[in-house]
Amino acid sequence: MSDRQAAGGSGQRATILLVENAKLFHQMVGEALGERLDIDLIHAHSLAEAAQAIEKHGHLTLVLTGLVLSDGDQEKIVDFFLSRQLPTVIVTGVFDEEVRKRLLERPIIDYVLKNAPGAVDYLVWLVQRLDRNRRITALVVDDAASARMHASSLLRLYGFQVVEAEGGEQGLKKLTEDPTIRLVITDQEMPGMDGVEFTRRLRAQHPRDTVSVIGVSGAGRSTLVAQFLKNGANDFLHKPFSREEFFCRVSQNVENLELIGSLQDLATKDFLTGLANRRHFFARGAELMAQAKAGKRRACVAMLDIDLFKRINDTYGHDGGDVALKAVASALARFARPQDLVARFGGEEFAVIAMDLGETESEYFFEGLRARIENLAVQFGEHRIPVTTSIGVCVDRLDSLDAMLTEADRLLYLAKAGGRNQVRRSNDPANAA
Ligand SMILES: Nc1nc2c(ncn2[C@@H]2O[C@H](COP(=O)(O)OP(=O)(O)OP(=O)(O)O)[C@@H](O)[C@H]2O)c(=O)[nH]1
Repeated sequence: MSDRQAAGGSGQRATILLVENAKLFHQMVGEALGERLDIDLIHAHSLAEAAQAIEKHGHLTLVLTGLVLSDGDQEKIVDFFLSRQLPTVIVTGVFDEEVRKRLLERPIIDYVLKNAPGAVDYLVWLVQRLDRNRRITALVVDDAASARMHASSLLRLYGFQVVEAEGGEQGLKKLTEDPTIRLVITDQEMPGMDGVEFTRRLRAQHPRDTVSVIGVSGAGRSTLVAQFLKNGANDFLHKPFSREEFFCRVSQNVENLELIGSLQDLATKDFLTGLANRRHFFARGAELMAQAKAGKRRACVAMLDIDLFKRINDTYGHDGGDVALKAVASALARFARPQDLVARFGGEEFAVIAMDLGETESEYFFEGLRARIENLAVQFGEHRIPVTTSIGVCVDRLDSLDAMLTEADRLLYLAKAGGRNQVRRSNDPANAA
């Protein structure tokens, strides 16, 4: 990825409205956000201009607004954006504790002092954080409806998807049903199963690298924090908590998870294509083969190689070659089913383990894959790069992963020698060794 990051990576560019009467601030923030984030930044100098911008652009990811505008006082400005349900951050030059406290009682996201050191860095971080939150589901477990709604509405304000549970049993069920849950906020005092017990049982199924848990309690018991942490919670919040503390803790825990995820990605994924790398293929492949050997499942092992890839590089340059590689990798990832394993072995060579396919199904599967790649429209600038692949498939011989790969490689060679853009399978007598 380039240095300029999409505001978070949700795929859609974020659109941010900056409303301020000071030209210098527009320039400073505009440059800082524009340089560091791949966003659309819209400028307005008054509420009237903001209204026009909102009408013109429709969906806005975030509003950053000052509190001194020619056509509205503080209250009117805040009402203007909140009444339109827009996620709003106040960016002001004046530190006034009373105003800050009063405004933070309204559902704004934050109150940021624009001249404070690091203010722009913080805004950049905030824009990215809010955008990433949109892809995260949080579970709130509390038997008290008002406390549950309070935590849920805060989480929604910060962009999270939210599901709720009235107790531990229901919480565990929701976690099993919804694998997108990454964050759990649980109260301690609940009838039946308390928060600590819920956390202990949750951890038996959901390790720390997949779900983060924050315990919450209003009880003053000094041992409770340790109890939560010892039973698998990542953090703890004393009730009543401030909105700022809540957001800081939630963000920190979610970021720790993301960090673990990116470290895991570094170890298991190919940098260029995002597919599994060779090392991960052998680790995960060995597990799949062990299951197949135990008689429970069937496995096909395939080697796939882009045809005349050197010519693609020579014709379109290395960048064009990379675009073709990524297009093939993404077609492979989309074609594979959840039970399959796809990896980039290196260069223009890929390996696939397809599980539980019968003889005829495997023929359709790999022929379908070959056709899908042949029909890809790989666009590189003005050019459309034609791409085909040759595929060797070892069907259901369960000696070992190495032996199946060697056989798939031999069949791949036959496919190349036979004219490329074709599939050769071990269960076709024409391909016998
Ligand atoms: N763009 C790009 N090229 C790569 C990468 N890795 C390897 N290559 C190139 O891939 C080409 C592979 O060419 P060959 O092994 O000769 O095979 P081929 O041209 O695909 O011909 P056949 O396999 O016989 O169809 C070489 O030119 C490598 O430099 C990569 O990550 N990016």
